[in-house]
Amino acid sequence: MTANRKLIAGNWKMNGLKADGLDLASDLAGRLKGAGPVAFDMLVCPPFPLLFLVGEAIADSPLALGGQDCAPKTSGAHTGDVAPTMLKDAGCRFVILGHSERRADHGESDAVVNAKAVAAHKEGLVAIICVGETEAQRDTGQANTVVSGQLAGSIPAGATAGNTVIAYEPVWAIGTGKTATPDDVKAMHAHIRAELEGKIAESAKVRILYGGSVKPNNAAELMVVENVDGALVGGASLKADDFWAIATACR
Ligand SMILES: O=C[C@H](O)COP(=O)(O)O
Repeated sequence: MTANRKLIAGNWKMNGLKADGLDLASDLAGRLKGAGPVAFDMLVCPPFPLLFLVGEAIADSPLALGGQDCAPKTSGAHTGDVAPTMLKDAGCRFVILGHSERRADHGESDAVVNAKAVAAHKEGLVAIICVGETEAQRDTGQANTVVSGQLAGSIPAGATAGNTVIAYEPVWAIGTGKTATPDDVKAMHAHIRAELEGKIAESAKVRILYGGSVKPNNAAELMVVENVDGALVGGASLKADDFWAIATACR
């Protein structure tokens, strides 16, 4: 199987004010521009208020921009929501959907994630659809079943290898410093790859990211695991040196 080009995505979550965000994004954009050919695509997903500013700051670099969520509609009376059209307008090419923090904090179901992905695809955005089990679900042997259900419910009919990325993020590994072992990651990514067959044409080309306490000291061993096509990074994406070290661990 030909390996897919890696995607190293930084999810800043609810972190960063104007000055920090601009510094971080400009630093990464500068490193990417100066690096010549690299083995990865790099993406940053800042909080909504920073999108336009960061988008302008990185516009002449290969660093891509993404949102952390979007509404399932393109406009209208939906106070507090952000439409995929608006993300596109700010220069986004990607949007993270169904992150476990949104599923937990905002009660987002698979059906909601699916509707958001449909709206994102309509605007030409690449949807990064997040799935992953809790610790209790893993401990009781339900990890594969849970992830299969999330994939079945969250991936919309129009998904293609070009407009959809899957991020496997075991909930127990997010922000905890507890990373899944390369063997666990290998087994779950193989399971996800198998589940994508028949759901998405050219399913081998769908990028499957691993997320959950990815750091400079474990990136190299995780990024060589079969069917791992990149990383969705939280905490370590807030420091340019750490995020760059994770990206350059890709071979
Ligand atoms: O979206 C990113 C993930 O939730 C991982 O976060 P983390 O790298 O801080 O564990």
